[in-house]
Amino acid sequence: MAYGDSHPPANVKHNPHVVGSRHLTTTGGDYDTSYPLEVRKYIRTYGLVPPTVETFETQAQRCLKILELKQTPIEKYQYLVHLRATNVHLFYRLLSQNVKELTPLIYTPTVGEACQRWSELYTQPEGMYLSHSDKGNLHGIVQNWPHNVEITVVTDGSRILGLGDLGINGMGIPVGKLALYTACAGIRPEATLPLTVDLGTGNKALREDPLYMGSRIPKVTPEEEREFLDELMAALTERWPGIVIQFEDWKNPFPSLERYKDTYAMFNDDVQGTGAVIVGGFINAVKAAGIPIRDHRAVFLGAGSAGVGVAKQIVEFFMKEGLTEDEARQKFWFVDSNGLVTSDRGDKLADHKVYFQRTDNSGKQIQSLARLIDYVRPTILMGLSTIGGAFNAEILGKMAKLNEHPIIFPLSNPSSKSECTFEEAVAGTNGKCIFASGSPFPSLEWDGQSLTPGQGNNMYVFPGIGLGAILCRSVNITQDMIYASAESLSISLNAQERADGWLYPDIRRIREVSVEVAIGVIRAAQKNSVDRELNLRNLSDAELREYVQQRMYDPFDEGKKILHELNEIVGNGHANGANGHANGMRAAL
Ligand SMILES: NC(=O)C1=CN([C@@H]2O[C@H](COP(=O)(O)OP(=O)(O)OC[C@H]3O[C@@H](n4cnc5c(N)ncnc54)[C@H](OP(=O)(O)O)[C@@H]3O)[C@@H](O)[C@H]2O)C=CC1
Ligand SMILES: CC(=O)C(=O)O
Ligand SMILES: [Mg+2]
Repeated sequence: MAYGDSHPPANVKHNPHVVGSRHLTTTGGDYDTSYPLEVRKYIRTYGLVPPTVETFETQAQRCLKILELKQTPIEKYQYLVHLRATNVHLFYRLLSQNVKELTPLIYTPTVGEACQRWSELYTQPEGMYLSHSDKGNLHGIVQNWPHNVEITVVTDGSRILGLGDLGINGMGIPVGKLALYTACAGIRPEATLPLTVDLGTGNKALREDPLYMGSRIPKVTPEEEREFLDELMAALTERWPGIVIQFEDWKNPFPSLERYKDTYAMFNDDVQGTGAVIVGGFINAVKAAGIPIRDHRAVFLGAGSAGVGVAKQIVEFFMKEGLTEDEARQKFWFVDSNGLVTSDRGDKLADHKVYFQRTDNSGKQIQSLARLIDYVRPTILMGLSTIGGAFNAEILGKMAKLNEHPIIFPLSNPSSKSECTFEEAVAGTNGKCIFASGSPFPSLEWDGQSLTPGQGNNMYVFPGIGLGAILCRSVNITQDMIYASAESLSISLNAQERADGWLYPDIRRIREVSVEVAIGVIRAAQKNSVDRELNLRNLSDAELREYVQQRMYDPFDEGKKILHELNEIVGNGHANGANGHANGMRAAL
């Protein structure tokens, strides 16, 4: 059976509006109430929308009012999904103007609930679903996607945030991450492909849920997964040769990362993006803590892909600061669901944990986090465990007793899985902690001071990593490119943010930050000779910055561009063009 073999497939009609002899490049938003009347006449929406031509400010006022009327975060999420589907540019205008307020609704924490309830709430397709039973036909099926893709985020849904295996209901994550690619790094919306591979699920309740829309089979074997992914990676790059591929929320991300990182422009966001974002904030945190690098000790609750990814990048940072690799590695103590990760624990450690196993515990098996803190006397406490509330008052009190400024990073998502809240961390350390969390928490007053939490979330780096890789047409995404994203992030604080002791820039500046991250990533790609856009090598940093900025999608310009294009057509007298739309419409008026 043929699944599709043309570009684009013959049965998919794009940009259906033909004015005179010209095609308009609209991508959703044909019923935009900001379109002038002339435009509406030419695209034949005149009379189909209320008569007033509105400014963005008026449109935004209405959208925000509607959001206010919605009672729950998930209802707000649903409204925003609807808005994106019906007027994509208005959605991104609204998002870019209200990034702090709206990101928690389209990303963590709300996207977690959306994924948990995906089967129940599903209304429309928003990406591609490829099943294990499609193996052998993936090359044909990817032809069905109607746009030119520059970047995809692919999940198998097996570890969605800290919520476990959600099968294909994890689609909310690629959709949410790619919305951030557009909002934060200016990747055109139609150049993004949310992709969920349906390789079965270990979640029995889902397999038995009558509303579940994925295959009702247990998770395929690692060998079957590898064969499927080999075919998928080839199919994606054959259809879109420059595509950047981000793996997201896989329970075991290491085999695919090892297998594809040197062959494709791919990276794993949870291992590498998280590592980079935490190093970016950590560089600022260790400065604020005022303790020499050599004297830091870190306890990690959680030794999964994110925990190990973060620690490995911190090892790299410590080595750049003068420690040997062994000295750097010795600064970490990991706790997983079986206690302290040691070489003599009696269970077979997963491969990714072996690098950090302790061998100096003299046979002691420390099970509780509180006892481990007494034993290690850490300066740093990181949470990537999915255990909400694990940093309780006792733990936080111990950290405050041991340190003038303990570094406390509860990084698990969504908020319900955060190892502690900002309020708990501040109260538990008497306002002394240096804090960042994976999901956002509100600012608070403490001792007459306003305190703002850092958000240590990979959203500060992955958009810039992808943007940089796309623009320099990188063959691979190297470790140097990932590390460069961390360094660029750490230096992108402005003077006020530094003075206020922030670890991460204000999220409202995320587009500026993504530009700086992209520049760092491009320069690292050039050093590693994996770039293919060789002209960029000759640009100064200022020229490169301008180059990057000019290539970013701006939803405000987009609106103007469409209007300009339409007005040009009108002005050029295409009104009486070959297909006679204008005459027909005028006649109708
Ligand atoms: N802030 C950010 O940007 C990011 C945050 N995250 C968050 O980090 C969390 C972990 O992600 P990831 O590493 O990929 O997930 P994994 O499932 O790979 O790892 C979870 C780890 O937590 C351990 N764990 C589970 N229960 C306990 C317990 N009771 N006590 C101690 N350790 C426990 C697991 O132990 P065991 O190995 O024994 O099973 C495992 O090592 C998620 O909540 C995710 O949302 C992830 C990426 C980015
Ligand atoms: C933020 C993210 O990637 C996660 O929690 O998995
Ligand atoms: Mg993730």
